[in-house]
Amino acid sequence: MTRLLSPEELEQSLRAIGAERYHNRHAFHRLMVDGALTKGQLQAWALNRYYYQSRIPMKDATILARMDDPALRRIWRQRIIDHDGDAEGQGGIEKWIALATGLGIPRADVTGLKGVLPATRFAVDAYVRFCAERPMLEAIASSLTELFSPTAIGERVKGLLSSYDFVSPETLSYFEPRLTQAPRDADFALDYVKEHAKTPEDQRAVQEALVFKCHVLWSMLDALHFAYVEPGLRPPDAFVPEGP
Ligand SMILES: O=C(O)c1cc(C(=O)O)c2c(n1)C(=O)C(=O)c1cc(C(=O)O)[nH]c1-2
Repeated sequence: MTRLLSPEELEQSLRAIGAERYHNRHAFHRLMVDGALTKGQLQAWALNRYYYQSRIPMKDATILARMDDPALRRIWRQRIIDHDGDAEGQGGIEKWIALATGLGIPRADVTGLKGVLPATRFAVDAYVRFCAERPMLEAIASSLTELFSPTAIGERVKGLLSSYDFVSPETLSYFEPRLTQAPRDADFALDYVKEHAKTPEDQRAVQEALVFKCHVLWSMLDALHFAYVEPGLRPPDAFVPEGP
């Protein structure tokens, strides 16, 4: 029998999970920040990551649909607004499209999900399903990877701007607002799980939800690495980069 952790111990255990498993430790991320990827590999990343972006508001809507407290819904709905905007041309999804088109992929190919890897879809769809099917505590806990995203985003933006002459600050404008949105969202989710995980079993479930989500993000980079770095085995229908 594991004992009940204090809220601070629970937080420490969650931070330790991310320190070991977050996707900024993946080889593909390291190659990106070290300036070692080709333009085609960056395009593949942007295109595949668009699938994640496009599904995030859908997963947040499944969580919202199960919240019976209006105060909680008011907080959670902000996540959907951040991604969708309040009007056409606004919001994070539009900014991600700008990132992908800024790297040279036609808009219709991005929004049409042309050439997204099957494994990207499987990983992202598993995340959406997890949030729809598991208890709300676990669904909220699975968003806690955002505790670690500012570090990854900081490294990524710095690396992309310093090492790739075809990447401009405007192309990367998606990331600026995330540096305030992610900590706001993660702090809320962290307080929520610290307050609502009241038994050792709940706490274990929260930890496992975070491990699961780290695996989702890791699998997405595994898929990119396998198809576009080494061994470079692209599945049928996958995006084909131009040039070397
Ligand atoms: O760039 C990143 O490394 C990164 C990571 C994550 C994350 O840790 O899940 C998110 C995002 N970005 C992001 O932009 C985003 O909107 C987002 C939403 C969520 C979520 O689980 O609800 N994670 C993330």
